[in-house]
Amino acid sequence: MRTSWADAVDNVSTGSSDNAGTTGGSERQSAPTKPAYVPPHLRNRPPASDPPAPSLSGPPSVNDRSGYGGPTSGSRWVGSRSDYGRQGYSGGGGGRGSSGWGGRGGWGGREREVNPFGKDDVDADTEAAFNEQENTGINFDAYEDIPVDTSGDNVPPPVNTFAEIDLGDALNLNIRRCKYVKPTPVQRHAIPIALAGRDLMACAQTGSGKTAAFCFPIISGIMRGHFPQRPRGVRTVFPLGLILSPTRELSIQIHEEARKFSYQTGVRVVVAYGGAPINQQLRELERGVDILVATPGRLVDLLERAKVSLQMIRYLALDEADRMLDMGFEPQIRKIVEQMDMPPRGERQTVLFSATFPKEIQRMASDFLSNYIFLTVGRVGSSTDLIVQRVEFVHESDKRSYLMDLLHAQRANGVQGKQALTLVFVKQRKVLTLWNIGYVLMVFLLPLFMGIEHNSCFLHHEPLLLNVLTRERELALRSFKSGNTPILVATDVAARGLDIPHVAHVINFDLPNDIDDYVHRIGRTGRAGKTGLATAFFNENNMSLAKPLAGLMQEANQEVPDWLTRFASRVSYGSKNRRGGGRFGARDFRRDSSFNRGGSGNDYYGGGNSGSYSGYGGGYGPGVTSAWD
Ligand SMILES: Nc1ncnc2c1ncn2[C@@H]1O[C@H](COP(=O)(O)OP(=O)(O)OP(=O)(O)O)[C@@H](O)[C@H]1O
Repeated sequence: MRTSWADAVDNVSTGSSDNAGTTGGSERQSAPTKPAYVPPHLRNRPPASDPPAPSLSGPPSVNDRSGYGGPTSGSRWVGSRSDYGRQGYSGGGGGRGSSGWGGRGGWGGREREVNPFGKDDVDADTEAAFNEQENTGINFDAYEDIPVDTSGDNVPPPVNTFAEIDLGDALNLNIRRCKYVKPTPVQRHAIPIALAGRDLMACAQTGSGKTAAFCFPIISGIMRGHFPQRPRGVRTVFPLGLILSPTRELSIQIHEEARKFSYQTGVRVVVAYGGAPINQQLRELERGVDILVATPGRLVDLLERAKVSLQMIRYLALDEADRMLDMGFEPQIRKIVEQMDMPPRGERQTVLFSATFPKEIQRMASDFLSNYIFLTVGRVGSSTDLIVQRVEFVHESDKRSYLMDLLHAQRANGVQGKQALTLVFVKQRKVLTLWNIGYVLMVFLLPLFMGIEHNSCFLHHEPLLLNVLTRERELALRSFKSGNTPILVATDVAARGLDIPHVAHVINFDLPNDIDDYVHRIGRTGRAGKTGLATAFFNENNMSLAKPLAGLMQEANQEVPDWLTRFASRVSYGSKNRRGGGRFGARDFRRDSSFNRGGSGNDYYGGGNSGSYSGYGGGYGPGVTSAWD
């Protein structure tokens, strides 16, 4: 069983999930019953024992509703670990059953938590079976050679197994349900760091398990921490954890993953994203929230409407953090993190994750962090083994026919079976111009987009040409994942984070302008130890990418075409790739003296810097590793 965004979409669309209550699943959960009346003088009272022992089956208190807890202390979390070892609720309904201690939201007593594992779930009695089965997608043998680098004070040591980390029984059971037998390298290092309460900036390759690396410590911390009662009487919710991600699709995926990890822990995860009606999301929030997964725009909206307060945020995670701090999102992120009511750095714990971390973004991100640890973890196995990268010189006018040839050859060669999926990246501008539909992801459109007749050899269903709106993105991805439509044409909205199993081939029909975007795009294949192929169409419009692309391929032991090497040597370095310093930010910018001096930081692609990097192919200085090694 593999967890995936697309699975999540399946669940959403079939109503089998409670997915933040946007589906039939939540409708099934409850004919909402009125909470029992509790006299005001009793409302803030903790259950009989304070703090209560982990209640594995008892009915939750009425106070266990977000936003309706006790009076706010106006202060920060308490952070006690006195209930260390708390177990999750195993009764299948009320979560932790530890209601009242902190009144932090979470699962209300009358709501039934839908099993996010569906029919694949097992009960505790069959746990042992998991010992026999592992998530075979990960190439564990490659772990020993993973290059890792950390910097910062007193870095907690890594672990080798989940058993070494006491995450709590309920979370451990969910890890087994996910069939995660061993932590991935980024998990081995990042989880102990986060559990030690440290801030973290983590750079690890695509598909390496970063989602769990930031979710586990947050869930575990909320399971075990003691938090002040949350304010009552207002329709504002007070989450303890906040996970920000750049796209609706990624937020949905993180939410689905987090729901699996938090199943029966009592920790309730809710998602809020733009492009969907806010009312349903508000209803879900009002049912209680411990961890809010959100896109920045929708969160700002919720904050401005005073539907959400960040006053009690204890844990903040930014996924795709470099994207979140890029020009597009930075103002919103600053508003959320610095200008609303979130506790300041040092009082909250902040973790940032991405596969790429340009130095200028690192420097900006350091505003949000306190005495943080910088972690880079190389890829699982060698990149040559996992993603074969090819670059073809294709004139703009030849691209369509070239693509069709490629797809036909692929089919003729039998490379693309039902489960082998191909993701084609195009420029958003082109999509918008052609279809004027104001969204950035298409499916079913390939033949028309490419100027040919509908071709049933790879499109088996009626095209949804007139009906592909933002909300249909979920449908498109579901169809793609199922293999019914094994080719997905997408823009950069699909470049980051999406975990779609069986993507065997990524085609950059239009290359991005930024090498980091290329890294994220091709990272949709070759995930979790699987192999993949990435083909790029390069022409005179992509000259600014010649140097970084050649460098990246060389680093990854790929065959670099001579013509690309020639272009790379001609191009003025770093012209459009404005992100300075370091291969995908694989080096802590604090080590770079030019940054410490307040200098601009030389562009690594632009000829190297004063740090211990050398030029392309020159490798790193001693002790310095890359997330792309
Ligand atoms: N310990 C583990 N054992 C087995 N599989 C795992 C483990 N941790 C994560 N996975 C699986 O690996 C896949 C990739 O994980 P994830 O989506 O978190 O990667 P990522 O590092 O966030 O990638 P990206 O940089 O593209 O966002 C998922 O299918 C996930 O279920």
